[in-house]
Amino acid sequence: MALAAARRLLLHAGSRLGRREAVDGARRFANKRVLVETEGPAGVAVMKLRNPPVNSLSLECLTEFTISLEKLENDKSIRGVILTSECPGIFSAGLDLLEMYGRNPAHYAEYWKNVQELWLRLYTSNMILVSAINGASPAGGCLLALCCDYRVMADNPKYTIGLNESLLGIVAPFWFKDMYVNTIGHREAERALQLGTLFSPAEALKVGVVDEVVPEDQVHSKARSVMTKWLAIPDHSRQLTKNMMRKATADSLIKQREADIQNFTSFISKDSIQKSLHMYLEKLKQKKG
Ligand SMILES: CCCCCCC/C=C/C(=O)SCCNC(=O)CCNC(=O)[C@H](O)C(C)(C)COP(=O)(O)OP(=O)(O)OC[C@H]1O[C@@H](n2cnc3c(N)ncnc32)[C@H](O)[C@@H]1OP(=O)(O)O
Repeated sequence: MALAAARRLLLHAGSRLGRREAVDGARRFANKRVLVETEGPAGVAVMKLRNPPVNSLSLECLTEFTISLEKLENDKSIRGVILTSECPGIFSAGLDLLEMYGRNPAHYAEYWKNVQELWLRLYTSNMILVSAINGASPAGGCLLALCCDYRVMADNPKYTIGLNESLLGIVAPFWFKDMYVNTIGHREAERALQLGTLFSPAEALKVGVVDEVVPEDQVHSKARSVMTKWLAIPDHSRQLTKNMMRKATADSLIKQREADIQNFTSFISKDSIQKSLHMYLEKLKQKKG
């Protein structure tokens, strides 16, 4: 209930902010954790995640992200979105571990519903999505990138990308797995999921997790030039083709959303899983000290 009200408020505030200031032909709207600017080729928005320190996908961040996407989908002048991060060195640390640890089942269910919603909206978007991966991109961060039509990653060996859930003692849901298989093939996905592999940019390129690796200072310009190429394709044929390629994967979640929420809630509530998450969070803390 509270979240629905927040969502309505955000949409309203968003549309006010969204009555955009024109600055040198660029337009922008923002909420706290997501900044959207239109710049570069006509019809393209740049969406920047800004939820420091690591762009973890908290409930609030997911909500704002979904609302921003919804607004862009409804804006007929926007045909493409470049997804990137404003947090230095981090694309996104993935789902917020603190939303999945030490909370109650109702919270887990609400959180998961919002994860599903963002994924469905991103994965089935009619717009062209290009990710400019300018930092670390584990698990849910990788998921965001995998939803895009094209992935450009910065050539910095400190940045890694992949579905590393098994390292946390948790299991990537079937729809994460399906998208991984669609992207890198069954054998590579099977190995990477079991090992929780976090690929360096060069490895990610080799296995096909990303489409291109470029020097860090060229990630955005490359994403723009890729976008220009994709914009040259008629929308209707590209959209129908995208839908044909992705529909089965999206539908398999759509037809069992409620069961997936229940499965997540009971899995994440288990003592053994909570213990694994606790240990992982401790490890992240110790890394600092
Ligand atoms: C049937 C269904 C089963 C369940 C399915 C669940 C699917 C799960 C998907 C996920 O996305 S789980 C999240 C996976 N993410 C990770 O493993 C990333 C963990 N983080 C890191 O590896 C590093 O933080 C980093 C992203 C490489 C950045 O490193 P850096 O050295 O720059 O920062 P840190 O000092 O490590 O972190 C700063 C601060 O942020 C906290 N934090 C990091 N990641 C998360 C996160 N995902 N959620 C919440 N908080 C996170 C970290 O603990 C630090 O906190 P403080 O110590 O400053 O309080």
